[in-house]
Amino acid sequence: MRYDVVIPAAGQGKRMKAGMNKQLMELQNEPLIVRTLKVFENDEWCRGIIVVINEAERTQFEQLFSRFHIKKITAIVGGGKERQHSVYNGLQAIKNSDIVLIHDGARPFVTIELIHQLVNEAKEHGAAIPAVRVKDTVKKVRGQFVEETVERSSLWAVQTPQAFHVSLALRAHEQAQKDGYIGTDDASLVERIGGKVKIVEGDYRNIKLTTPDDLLFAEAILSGWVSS
Ligand SMILES: Nc1ccn([C@@H]2O[C@H](COP(=O)(O)OP(=O)(O)OP(=O)(O)O)[C@@H](O)[C@H]2O)c(=O)n1
Ligand SMILES: C[C@](O)(CO)[C@H](O)COP(=O)(O)O
Repeated sequence: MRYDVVIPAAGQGKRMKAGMNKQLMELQNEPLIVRTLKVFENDEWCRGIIVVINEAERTQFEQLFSRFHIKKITAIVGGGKERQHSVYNGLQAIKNSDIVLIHDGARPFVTIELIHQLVNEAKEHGAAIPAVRVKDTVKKVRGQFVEETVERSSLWAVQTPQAFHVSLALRAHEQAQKDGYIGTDDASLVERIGGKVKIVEGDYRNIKLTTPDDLLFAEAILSGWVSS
């Protein structure tokens, strides 16, 4: 089963407070974006990688891809203001593929096993996303007071990669673009045009490196201190 992957990496990483694009930071001597790309580089199902970057950082990214011998990259595309705009630009570069995965450049710990489950489910259902059960109690808050306690048994925290039939992902993004709608993930765009999205059990280690404390957890994973 073959797929293409779009990897948005054009964010600023403001919450990481590193003074640079967090994806260029090194984790145990390897840049974060390279770790993410290598998972797909080493997956025989992956046909091509489309990376979305900030044009101002193009040279830095291109040098890394060449230094670390990432060979499956088929396009390096300029990003947009929001993640969703960057993904939209990346989707335009797909050619002759049935299935597309959309994966955050800042999630280096995704496994090939999870990717293959998602591809299989997307093939069958049109869309499939990884998610883990929410462990904390979640409350809806207005101002500084609780409005309600949300029923936890139906709550899942969603990750990437999110897998889609290419035509469905394109249709969902086109419609959102037309409506001026911004969602926080790609599946939400499919949901709003009536598409069914299959949930696949994700992995608590498949974190997005967002804030400085995530770097500690990343170090623990890389040091083998966090088992599945
Ligand atoms: N305009 C944007 C914004 C985000 N992303 C990418 O989308 C992924 C998930 O976004 P997030 O973790 O929020 O990254 P940033 O937007 O960089 O973080 P922040 O909001 O802290 O600035 C990242 O790989 C990021 O580079 C992107 O390609 N284009
Ligand atoms: C797409 C995502 O990673 C799913 O959890 C997440 O919604 C991205 O959110 P961000 O605010 O752009 O980091």
